[in-house]
Amino acid sequence: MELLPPNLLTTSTLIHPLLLLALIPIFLVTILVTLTYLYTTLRYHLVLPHHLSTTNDAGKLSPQPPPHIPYAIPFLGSAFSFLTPIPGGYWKALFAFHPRASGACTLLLGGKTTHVLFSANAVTQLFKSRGTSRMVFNKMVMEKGFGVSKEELGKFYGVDDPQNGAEHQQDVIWQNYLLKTEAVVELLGEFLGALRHELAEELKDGGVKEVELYEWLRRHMFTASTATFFGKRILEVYPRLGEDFFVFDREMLSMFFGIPRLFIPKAYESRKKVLDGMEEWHVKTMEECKNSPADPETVKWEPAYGSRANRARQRLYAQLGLTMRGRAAVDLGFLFGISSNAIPTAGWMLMHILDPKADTTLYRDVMEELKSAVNKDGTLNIPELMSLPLLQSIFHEVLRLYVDVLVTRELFEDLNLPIDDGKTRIALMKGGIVMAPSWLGHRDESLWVNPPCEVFHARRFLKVDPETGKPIFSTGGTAGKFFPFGGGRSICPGRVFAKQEILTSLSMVLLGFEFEVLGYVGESGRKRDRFPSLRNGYSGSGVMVMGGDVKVRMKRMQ
Ligand code: HEM
Repeated sequence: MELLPPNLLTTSTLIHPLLLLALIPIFLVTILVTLTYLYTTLRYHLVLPHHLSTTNDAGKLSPQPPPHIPYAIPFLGSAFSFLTPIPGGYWKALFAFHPRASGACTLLLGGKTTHVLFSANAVTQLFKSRGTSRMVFNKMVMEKGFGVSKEELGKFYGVDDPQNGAEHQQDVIWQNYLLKTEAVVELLGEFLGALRHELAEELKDGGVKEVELYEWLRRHMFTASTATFFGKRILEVYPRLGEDFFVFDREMLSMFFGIPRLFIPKAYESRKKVLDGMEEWHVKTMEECKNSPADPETVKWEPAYGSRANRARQRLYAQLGLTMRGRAAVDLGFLFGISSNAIPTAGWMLMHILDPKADTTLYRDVMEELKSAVNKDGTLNIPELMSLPLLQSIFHEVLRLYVDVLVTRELFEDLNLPIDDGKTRIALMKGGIVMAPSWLGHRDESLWVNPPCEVFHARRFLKVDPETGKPIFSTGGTAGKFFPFGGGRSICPGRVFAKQEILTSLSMVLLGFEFEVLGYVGESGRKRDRFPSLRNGYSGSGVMVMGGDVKVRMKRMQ
């Protein structure tokens, strides 16, 4: 007996196989995802007990690769969840189920197997190891982040000779012109001159003005540090560099993590704009100096190409045959190194020192310290300034709380690293990628207590000297858990200059001007009640930036 009229019967028998056909891929994907999840979960639970073993025999266990965190999507692995824009969001989700006592884990991130270390012992040993390199990471950031083309990258890394390749020559440049004591003194002298010139223009008629504090400081520090390293010419040829750079700076990581242009066209546009401007600077300035920037060995600083470090780099680019576009892209990387961390660090310090809702004795104590580092002729006593305990404590607390770096290394030999209790060890194979995320050590609840790790505490790094009873600055007991500048052979070559640049900028601003805090503003410029929080951004952004600012009324110090 027919239950349906014949016309409906025909339609339903037609729809049925089509629907089935459409469901097949969904069904297959579901099976694949489920099987992948089941397999990776089983694998994880089979190896985890080994890494958590605390028996006396644990030391005799052979080292094993870290437990591989389960995932459901083949190839992509944990990439989607890792790319959360909430600061610290991925780590919070990870440690909701994965025990920290394991000291390490492995993630699949977009086809790349990456070992993540969070044991202080393991991180310390990684930094000591000679068998690691940052080159793979550097290549990736140059190409994806700063827009160096594959061809130019080939020229830069083409010579695969550790003694003569560009990577080695670059290290020599850092050593000679950025790190040596006389280089730091020279660069700081230039920087202070440039910043003094900038600040002398501010309120010279003795008036009062209202500004957003970080935005104001950022503009002045950027101009002074860019002129110091790159010379003044770049800011004449490309006066909007500062504004355009910070738009790019905000977007850099989304390009580095490979998000396609289709989804973030503005990010790629912002990079193109900066590269166009920097290329124009190179074209004009090279023509003016007839392709021969002043010799870095003989000339200290000059307006066209600035510091010895930059001129030595320009010579290297010419020797490698980089095009003007290629030079602009590699220089964008250097500009990023100079500007993206030091300026927000100084910004956070200034904002916390002036914060009227926090420790009200802080501003008074900082000013007292700063005045003790001023010479009779009004100049700053730099060695004295660098050793002020409270100022150093604030500097380190800002680095602890706001630095979010993924210190990444490629292994060119097998490595066995100890986990915290020293009994168990992890085995990492040659060719693997290892990452030490600063967030995990810098916000380790067991180390940073009273007040808890997420709270800014200006005096966290102060101890009382048992002999004198006076406060002294100390980072004791933080090895492997506090590494804002990275570590080992590839540690930040700008770290000595950075500290001096930040502390002197802060001193000049605080000793030169009086500030009255009017309130906090959000990113849109609207008033808000709370101190600016972290702006959303991907993990690994360096010094994280504030999502908002502090509105102040300022006048020259009487
Ligand atoms: C608070 C300020 C700064 C912080 C927190 C910081 C942090 C870092 C970190 C974490 C690295 C990677 C190190 C590693 O992989 O072990 C790095 C690399 C680098 N930094 Fe800094 N940095 C700062 C300021 C500066 C300044 C002011 C300069 C230049 C004057 C600079 C120049 C560089 C360069 C050129 C590299 C790359 C080195 C290479 O690839 O060999 N940094 N920085």
